[in-house]
Amino acid sequence: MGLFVQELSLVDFRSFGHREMALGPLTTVLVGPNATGKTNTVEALQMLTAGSSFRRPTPRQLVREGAPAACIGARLAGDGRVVDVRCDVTPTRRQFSRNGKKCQASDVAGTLMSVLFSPDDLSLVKRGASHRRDEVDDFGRQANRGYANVLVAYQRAVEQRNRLLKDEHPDLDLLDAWDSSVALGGATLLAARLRLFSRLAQKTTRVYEEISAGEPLVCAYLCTLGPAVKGLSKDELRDLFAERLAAAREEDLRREQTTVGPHRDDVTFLIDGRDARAFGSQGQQRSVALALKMAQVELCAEIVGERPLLLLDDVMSELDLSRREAVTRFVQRGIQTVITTTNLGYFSPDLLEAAEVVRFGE
Ligand SMILES: Nc1ncnc2c1ncn2[C@@H]1O[C@H](COP(=O)(O)OP(=O)(O)OP(=O)(O)O)[C@@H](O)[C@H]1O
Repeated sequence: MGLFVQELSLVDFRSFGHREMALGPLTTVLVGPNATGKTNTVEALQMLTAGSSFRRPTPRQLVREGAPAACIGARLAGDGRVVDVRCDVTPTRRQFSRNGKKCQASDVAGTLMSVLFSPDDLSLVKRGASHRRDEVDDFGRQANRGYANVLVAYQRAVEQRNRLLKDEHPDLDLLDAWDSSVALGGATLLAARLRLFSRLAQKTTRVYEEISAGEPLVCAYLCTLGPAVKGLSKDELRDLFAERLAAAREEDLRREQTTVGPHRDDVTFLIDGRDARAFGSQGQQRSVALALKMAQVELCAEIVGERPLLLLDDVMSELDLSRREAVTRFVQRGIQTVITTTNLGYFSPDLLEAAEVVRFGE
């Protein structure tokens, strides 16, 4: 079954003084009133598995008010292995370690992959393009260390090019050099992202059809380099990107930013041929978000050969009965899942019987 989180320890993290908890290998339900630390716990689990938090906090925000530092740690166990992951946080920095050895967040990411689904994600379809790009990239970062490096290298190249575009009299030779770097980094990122997206899209379509009793969904990647990118090799992508950068140079100089490239791409969802963002009902949009998350869980198992940790933060109360049932069926396929809720009434007796229930605010 692969690794799972066996124990979690939180010291001066967010609202916690000191809390330790054991998690079940399958479902753990964290139940308690509002503001009792359930989401904080999910955040700690995400940090210790994905190496980052969905709230994108500063280190200071993670340390309990009035405390000098925080420490979170988890014991991951399974298949005869034990891995201790820990993160020490001061108001100015985070330091990860694995089995007692200091390491980077990117070394921690993917030791045990995690997929988080929170109420914010329910509007993934409706929100701006950056949220959908981040969704694919955050997954890629955990799935493959190389993906994280490629993403950072490209982002840096774009930043440098943008800085130069803001100069009063930009050095055009230097701009040529940055164009080459951006084209190369962008082509590498785009090739990796398109590969990942295509697998994710196929699964999302299938899961969506299951949830929605057969409604056809198409997930498409909208590339600012044009629709011709599909099937191109990395070298061809680089050449195409270089051409587009040259063509966009006047415009980029005027707008003082790089207007084409994977940092501007988007993803679209078509239900029965119509854009879910503009035409989908709220229920359809939520089902797409749910399908996208479930697809990530399935894809983790394929890519790394292990099931991920699924974190469901208060989503049950936001879903209607049929979607709750779809989540429950999915969770019961043997995935370690941590679900937060204020109300155990959202769960079937079957699920609760097999689950570890951890109470908050008592
Ligand atoms: N650095 C910090 N120091 C002290 N308290 C903090 C810190 N960061 C967050 N908190 C507190 O943690 C509490 C929120 O906890 P959390 O978001 O985990 O609640 P929750 O149990 O998920 O609630 P809900 O059911 O409403 O989602 C808030 O009261 C917030 O003020």
